Amino acid sequence: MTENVNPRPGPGEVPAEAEEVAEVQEHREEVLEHAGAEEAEVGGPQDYLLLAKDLVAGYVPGVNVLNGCTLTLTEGEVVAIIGPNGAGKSTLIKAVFGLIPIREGGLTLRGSSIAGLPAHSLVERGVGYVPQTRNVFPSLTIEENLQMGAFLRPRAFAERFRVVAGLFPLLADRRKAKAGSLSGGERQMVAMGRALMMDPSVLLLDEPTAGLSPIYQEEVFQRVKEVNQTGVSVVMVEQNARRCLQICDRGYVLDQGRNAYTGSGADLLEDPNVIELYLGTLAKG
Ligand SMILES: Nc1ncnc2c1ncn2[C@@H]1O[C@H](COP(=O)(O)OP(=O)(O)OP(=O)(O)O)[C@@H](O)[C@H]1O
Repeated sequence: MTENVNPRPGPGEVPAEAEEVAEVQEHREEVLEHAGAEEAEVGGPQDYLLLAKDLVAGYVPGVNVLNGCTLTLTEGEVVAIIGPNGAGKSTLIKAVFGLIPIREGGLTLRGSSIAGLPAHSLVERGVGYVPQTRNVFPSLTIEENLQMGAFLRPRAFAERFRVVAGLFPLLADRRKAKAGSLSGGERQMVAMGRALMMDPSVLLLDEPTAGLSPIYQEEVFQRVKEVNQTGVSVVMVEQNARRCLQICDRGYVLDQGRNAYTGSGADLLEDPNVIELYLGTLAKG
């Protein structure tokens, strides 16, 4: 005899899982009521390589997606941004890179304001960004993609190519291959390689493992660590929250455009609230 492990709810009945999801959501709302208390402890712009403080930003006039987010990055760190779908993780990284205007709050790099600067000015100042999608030019070869990454310093191409290919050997081995012919994981290597061509001190990665097989996801995490060991500080938005928290120094849990939790990767992985609200199987939505 078989047992129905997932019985359909009767008329008027709320499915058990929906009830649990609603409970998780209610608990999140309580957490968010107290969110922001830690932000008072954030130091001044001089204390950080990158400081985004109390950012308010959004796409549509009058609608804020970020409702006072704070993020700090110190030299040498890998910082993760995790949280449910629609929490504003990608929006935070786009606001930092000047792709959407900041409505309120401060943004500094090595103590100087970079609020309102366009993306290319940030690249000149040593910030690299890898978007989540459409992050390579598919009709160009790997080499041409990397040349695009070095467009502000074409003379440095050969030297940077050597360094970047040292991190991602695929880029040298297949330099004449069209980026469009590569797998998703390989494209991600091209996209990261391109961002590294300008020798950035800060690398912003938006969901670099999205859509990749587990093996490629692991490879991306390993490469991020290797890139970090060359002296590049990293901020990465990730959907594979557990694995990302394992490799990062610190993490931010965003929810509804606000900081819900902040701590070392190890502490967040052990925090019962973070596990229940953001890492569990019911916590995806
Ligand atoms: N270009 C856009 N125009 C208008 N609204 C947008 C745009 N991009 C994102 N949004 C909205 O902003 C909110 C936050 O989106 P964002 O992409 O930052 O979320 P996220 O935390 O990165 O989640 P996900 O993991 O689903 O990508 C969502 O409600 C989304 O619909």
